[in-house]
Amino acid sequence: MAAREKGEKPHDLNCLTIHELEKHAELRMDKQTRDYYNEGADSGTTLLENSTAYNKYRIRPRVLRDMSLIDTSVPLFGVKNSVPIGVAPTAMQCLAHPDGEIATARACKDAEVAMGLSSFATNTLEDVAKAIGDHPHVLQLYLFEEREHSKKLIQRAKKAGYKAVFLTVDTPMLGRRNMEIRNQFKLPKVYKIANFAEDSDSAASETVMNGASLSAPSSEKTEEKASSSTKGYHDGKQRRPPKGPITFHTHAPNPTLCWERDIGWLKEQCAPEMEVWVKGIATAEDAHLAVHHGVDGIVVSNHGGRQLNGALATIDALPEVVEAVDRKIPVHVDGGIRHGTDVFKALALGADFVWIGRPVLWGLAYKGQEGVELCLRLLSDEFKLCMGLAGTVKVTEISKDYLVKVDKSGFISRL
Ligand SMILES: Cc1cc2nc3c(=O)[nH]c(=O)nc-3n(C[C@H](O)[C@H](O)[C@H](O)COP(=O)(O)O)c2cc1C
Ligand SMILES: CCCCC(=O)C(=O)O
Repeated sequence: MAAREKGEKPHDLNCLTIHELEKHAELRMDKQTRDYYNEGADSGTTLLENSTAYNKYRIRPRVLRDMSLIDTSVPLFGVKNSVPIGVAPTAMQCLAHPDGEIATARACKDAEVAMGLSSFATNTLEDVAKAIGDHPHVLQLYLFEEREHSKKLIQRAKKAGYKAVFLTVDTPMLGRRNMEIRNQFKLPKVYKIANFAEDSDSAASETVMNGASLSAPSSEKTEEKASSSTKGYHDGKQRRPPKGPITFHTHAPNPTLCWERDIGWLKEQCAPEMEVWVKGIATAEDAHLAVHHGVDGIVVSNHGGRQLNGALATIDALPEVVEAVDRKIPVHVDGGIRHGTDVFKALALGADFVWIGRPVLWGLAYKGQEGVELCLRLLSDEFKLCMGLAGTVKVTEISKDYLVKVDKSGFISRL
């Protein structure tokens, strides 16, 4: 596999794995950004286990099947996705690279990979939609207590051609992220939470991450001109921490969200153009409720270990959700996926599709659009290779027959 097939981009010899991508990105991000992107809630148990839990599973490869034509593609929202992998919504991508979500969208279009856009993006949903063109894109939604803001956003997303909203349901309040608190994390004024720029300019308050502990000393709230140090840092050198003032928009996560009142309302707002999915389901009970309330799909997620520390790793929560849903609606999963084999394992355990969060941010920090393309290529190549070596030519062939589980004492069991 050292040589690339004709027409394929050459390897980046400095970066052959997602782990190496993370290392490159670390050198290019300032401390505030690196900590914000990489940390998990509290002591980080769930963050770590999201990745390590994949090691409990081993693959049972089948051989002597013609592997000359492997098709990694899957349908998603009626369109062909080149692999069962999408880019999870992550906030404030301009912190990683000045082009932010636009660079991500272009890379997704190029790779034929779906993109989730965070409500808290630093580019507008319209600009991102233009950059990704016809390829599926979904808007992640925090449903605000002030419904007018959410209504406006939903209308704009419909008009811009978004296929679905992913309502994030694991964030009735923000998880405790201690480095974020210690760094007094703030978005440099040079960037905006673009989808609410109008609303936040008019409302003179700041929303802070992680609660009161972030309220900045009054001297820091003084407006300053954007520092040029936030631009032009893509020269491989570590960027200086951006100076300057910070405004967070005024919408915090919404602790009042509930099944009965909010899902029906959201479905009405989104119909008929956009599907409504829930992102952040981790139990069979909630999976049943999601089906009962008529959502169109589920993302099994613990927000990349950033919300409830001590929650199950998503790959461990996935089987009970898959069983409860019983194929009535699609089940996707995210969290800790860093290898093509992780994608294969998630699919074997019943997921229809996976989403990737931090590795994309690392790609952005490494080389902007090119870095995101590299990230997607590494995972796609690894996934294709895994399919071939495991003896599957179509994604639909991947099943639990291809996995065993290894417990702590080394005991191996079939699934
Ligand atoms: C820096 C960062 C910002 C995030 N922002 C959002 C967000 O705005 N909305 C959301 O629903 N999830 C957000 N997430 C969670 C991701 O959508 C996804 O669930 C998670 O990153 C998957 O785990 P992984 O990073 O291990 O791949 C964020 C994650 C990170 C790391
Ligand atoms: C209010 C949360 C904004 C971004 C987010 O979801 C995250 O940092 O995990």
